[in-house]
Amino acid sequence: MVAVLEFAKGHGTRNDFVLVTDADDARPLTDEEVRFLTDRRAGIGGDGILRAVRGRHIPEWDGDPDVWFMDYRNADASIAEMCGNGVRVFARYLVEEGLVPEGTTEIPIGTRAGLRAAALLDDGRVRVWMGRPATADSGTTVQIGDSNWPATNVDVGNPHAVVLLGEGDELAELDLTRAPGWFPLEAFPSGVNVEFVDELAPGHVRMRVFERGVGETDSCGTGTVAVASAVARAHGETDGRWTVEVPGGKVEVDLAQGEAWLTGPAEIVARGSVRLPGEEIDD
Ligand SMILES: N[C@@H](CCC[C@H](N)C(=O)O)C(=O)O
Repeated sequence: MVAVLEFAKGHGTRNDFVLVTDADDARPLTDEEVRFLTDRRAGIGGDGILRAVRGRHIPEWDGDPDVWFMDYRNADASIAEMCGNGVRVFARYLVEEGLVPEGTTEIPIGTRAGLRAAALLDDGRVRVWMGRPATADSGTTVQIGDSNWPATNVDVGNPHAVVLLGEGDELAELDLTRAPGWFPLEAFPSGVNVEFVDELAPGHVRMRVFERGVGETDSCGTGTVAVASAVARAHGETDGRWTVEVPGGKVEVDLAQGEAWLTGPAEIVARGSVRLPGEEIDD
């Protein structure tokens, strides 16, 4: 029996994660353990958990069995298909833990949204190929209290509803202490991440996000890609670079010919060991 779990703590623009390695999927985490690890008072604290598992052990994965798979869980223990900040931090973790050969700068990573490719840049940031975001023709209505807005539905592997704010809307004033509502409900049967956006200048936006399974976070990487895609669509554009400011910093999103890349910081800030609830201490 494993008595203590070795972990690392990392973040990308203050979207933070507890990271653990379990190459052979020998010690899956229960929902209770995920909630304990992400608890900011009783546990370690994080918006999510990133578990490094070899692809062969993931039933949904039919790609390279040796690939490192990012087994992502939200803080409430729900599974999400993809995490854009997480995948950058995961790449940094694989390098720092020596889980990829020394000198590696291009890392394929398995996710439930498919294969992603992370490149470690000389300036310390990580750039990730984020697939082909899909914006829907008809959007959703998003609601906070008595206010509602039309939203653009964007699939970045995980679901997003993006609200482009207008005159009279104050991004900083929005109450994101509770989940925004949306309708029709059937638009997102498994829940949705909701982004609110201010356009500051062409190619430059600021956003806040309420993440499914977490709450308001300081950043959401897939959310930044969803926002760039929605803003591009609103202007009839397809290709270009968007600087996206989030409460935790800023990232860059590149869109070209239907594909997206996300570039931003990724840091491992701590390592340690933790006793999981109910585990005995070994001598
Ligand atoms: N923070 C992430 C997104 C994490 C998953 C999301 N909460 C969901 O349930 O889809 C990111 O950086 O993309």
